[in-house]
Amino acid sequence: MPSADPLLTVRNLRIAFDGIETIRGLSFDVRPREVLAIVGESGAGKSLTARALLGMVPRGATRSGTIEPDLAAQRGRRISLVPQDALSALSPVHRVGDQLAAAVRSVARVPRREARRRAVAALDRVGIPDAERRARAYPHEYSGGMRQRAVIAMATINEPDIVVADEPTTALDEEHRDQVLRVLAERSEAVGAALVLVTHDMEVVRAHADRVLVMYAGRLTELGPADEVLTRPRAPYTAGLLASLPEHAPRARRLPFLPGTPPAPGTLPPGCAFAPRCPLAAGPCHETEPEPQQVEERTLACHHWPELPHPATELFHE
Ligand SMILES: Nc1ncnc2c1ncn2[C@@H]1O[C@H](COP(=O)(O)OP(=O)(O)OP(=O)(O)O)[C@@H](O)[C@H]1O
Repeated sequence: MPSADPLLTVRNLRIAFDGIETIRGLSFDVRPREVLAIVGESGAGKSLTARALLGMVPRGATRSGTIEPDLAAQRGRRISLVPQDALSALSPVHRVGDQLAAAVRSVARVPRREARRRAVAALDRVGIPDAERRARAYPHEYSGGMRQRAVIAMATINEPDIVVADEPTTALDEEHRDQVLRVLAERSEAVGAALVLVTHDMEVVRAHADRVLVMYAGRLTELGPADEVLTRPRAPYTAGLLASLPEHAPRARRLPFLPGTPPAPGTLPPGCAFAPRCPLAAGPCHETEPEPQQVEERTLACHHWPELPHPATELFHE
């Protein structure tokens, strides 16, 4: 994995609604050509963070901190989005090929015919059969999987530096999820883009990520190389997420879990937000929120990380 200068640096990002912070001081980098997965349970702030990279902050929200460089003005050119729902990324009233060709012509002075040729080639590369004909169809004439492939074609056609994918396969059935994720990873790599992949699925992290950012209640819990984080988590919350993977589950309990639920914004406990669910929580965990610290290649926020047993997933299989 290359470790050149970051493409993007996020420092002390905070996003609040009505004065209640949901992203609470988040810092990380996106490196060239890497696949950075952002994981965490529902409500952790994954989507808000990912969309903030594109300058897309919901109306009514206030944002502080820095994201540099600011690529918002170059959306579609240097940074692009693959959202959960392909229909929201495609216009229902224009043919798919025309939309792709328009995207090409928005950044490059090429004749219509050439833009059209590139559009068909892009559809072909994401595995749309009979791309020439399908380019003339409307989004509603595509299946869900094909639509998501078309969105991937759109997000990569101008060879951006960063593709942000926000739970890109949630709307698809299981059969198509892996295929679409593979196409997304393959196309991002082919155009030399970093891929920021929002998911709640550790299996997806394992299959695709170079690095993983684990979020909890709007903060960084753990960030590091995916293979290391998955095989030797250092934060209890990461271990809890991993304990939910089938191979870590004890035989008797096929559906292992992380007990409890994350706190809602505005209802955080004092101290570490994960403390009420954490088997290691004691003393300072109930008083002060741990700050992210660097431990070798890992960044992690936990008062008790040195005490984490190995394998840590056992903590959650009592
Ligand atoms: N438009 C909004 N108005 C008010 N609160 C919001 C808005 N969007 C997000 N939030 C709050 O911010 C928190 C984080 O939301 P976000 O969508 O980033 O979570 P997530 O980790 O992506 O979860 P999920 O996996 O469910 O999509 C949520 O708890 C939600 O309450």
